[in-house]
Amino acid sequence: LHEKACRTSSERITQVRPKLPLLRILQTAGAQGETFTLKQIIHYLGEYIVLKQLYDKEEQHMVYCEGDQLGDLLGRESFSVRDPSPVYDMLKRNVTPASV
Ligand SMILES: C[C@@H](c1ccc(Cl)cc1)n1cnc(-c2ccccc2)c1-c1c(C(=O)NCCN2CCN(C3CCCCC3)CC2)[nH]c2cc(Cl)ccc12
Repeated sequence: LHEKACRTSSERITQVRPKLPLLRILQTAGAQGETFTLKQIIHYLGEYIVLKQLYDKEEQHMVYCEGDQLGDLLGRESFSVRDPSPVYDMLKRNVTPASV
């Protein structure tokens, strides 16, 4: 997912810098570099969940992350992809704005 879209000076894609524990998770899912758009972070977290098989095969909207770095970051042992709030709360705590 290479989103180095070219922009005029006025438009900027907002990039953020994940803190180290989140960056490690993104790198496990194949992320390169240190700043990302939120869309990229969400993409890599989805890949990470699939890669580590954290979703329930029967109920595929359920993610069981106890004992995983993702669970430590979220402070939860499970969550449903239908309620994104715990994930976005975690992202707010684990990224810093990156002036591009
Ligand atoms: C709407 C979106 C979403 C996006 C953000 C949030 Cl906070 C919740 C929900 N979404 C809907 N289902 C999923 C999902 C479900 C199970 C396993 C992996 C992802 C996702 C998530 C994506 C994603 O980028 N999704 C697009 C393609 N996904 C479809 C689901 N596909 C899987 C479905 C289960 C079987 C394996 C493939 C993977 C590709 N990124 C996420 C990151 C996290 Cl921390 C949590 C969930 C997701």
